[in-house]
Amino acid sequence: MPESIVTCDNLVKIYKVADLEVVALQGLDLEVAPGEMIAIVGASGSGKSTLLNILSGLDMPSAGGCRVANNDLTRLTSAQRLNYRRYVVGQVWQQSGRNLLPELTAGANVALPQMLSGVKTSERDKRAHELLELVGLNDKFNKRPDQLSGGEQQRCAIAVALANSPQILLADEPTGELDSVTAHEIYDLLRDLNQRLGLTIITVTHDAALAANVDRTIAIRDGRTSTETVRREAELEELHEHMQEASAIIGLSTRTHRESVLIDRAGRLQLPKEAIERLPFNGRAEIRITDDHVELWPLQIENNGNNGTGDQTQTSASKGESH
Ligand SMILES: Nc1ncnc2c1ncn2[C@@H]1O[C@H](COP(=O)(O)OP(=O)(O)OP(=O)(O)O)[C@@H](O)[C@H]1O
Repeated sequence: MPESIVTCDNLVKIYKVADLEVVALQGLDLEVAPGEMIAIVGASGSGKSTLLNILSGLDMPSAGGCRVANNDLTRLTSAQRLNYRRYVVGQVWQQSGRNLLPELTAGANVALPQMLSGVKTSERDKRAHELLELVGLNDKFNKRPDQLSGGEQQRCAIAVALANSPQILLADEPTGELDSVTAHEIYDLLRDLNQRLGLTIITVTHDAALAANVDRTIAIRDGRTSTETVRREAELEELHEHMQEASAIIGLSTRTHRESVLIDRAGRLQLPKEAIERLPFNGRAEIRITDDHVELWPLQIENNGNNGTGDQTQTSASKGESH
């Protein structure tokens, strides 16, 4: 695996509000490979935007490590931080008003970050045309944001974010204000840019359906990474090719749900929701350790009226395995 472009190690962010401390991230670990497209999902308040704000250089972690494209985000000077924000990361927000200046045309919006970087007028106009074409807005160069649809505004925002050729695109709920068809079109565009440009993309979304088309979905819970879904429904035949990989496998009769899960430093593993819903884990499981993998079997407890202390017999044939 290539060296990670993003590494968060035990990342902590504490906001101080008056006398209160809000722990937004509490020991989050994350690795992203160059060229990967990942989605961060999680309930409201779980820390998704906090993570993105740190990765974008807008906010500083309170503790832990955070490196992005060889930049140690805990140690940047303000000049280095400005350069980082200008050239290493591009950012797209949910609200169009945060992405685009309303009085400028689409072309001028895309040219603006280049102007701030000292690019010549002729060059920046040429690049603005190229980028607007790349995002499917070649005929909108002279339109102002209020003359564009919501989806077109987000396409334009993506072009603005790419203006200075960043290595990473960070998108915080980029489709949060769009209908579902347009939202899928924006995710298709992001996927296309990811593949054509080799761009690393980290998006935040509430919508699991949108997250299905990315390489990896990372769920955050209470400021920590809880599960990582590499691929959701894999055919059983495909599964055998991947038996050596470190992943949790939940066997079903014809189809298989395959998901990577994190095991923390204390050895704790959190099972995916699907596993708990589909198999009768009932609070206890049997672990079988073999030479090259670990199996996790539900224990079905026979209740002999001696709840909690009676004989426990495994009667289920349902299985889960961890390799
Ligand atoms: N600037 C801030 N000052 C104080 N507390 C903050 C600040 N920003 C975020 N928080 C708190 O940190 C926690 C995580 O917030 P964050 O916005 O990262 O969550 P989120 O997962 O992005 O939520 P949502 O999906 O609603 O946007 C929340 O409890 C939030 O109230």
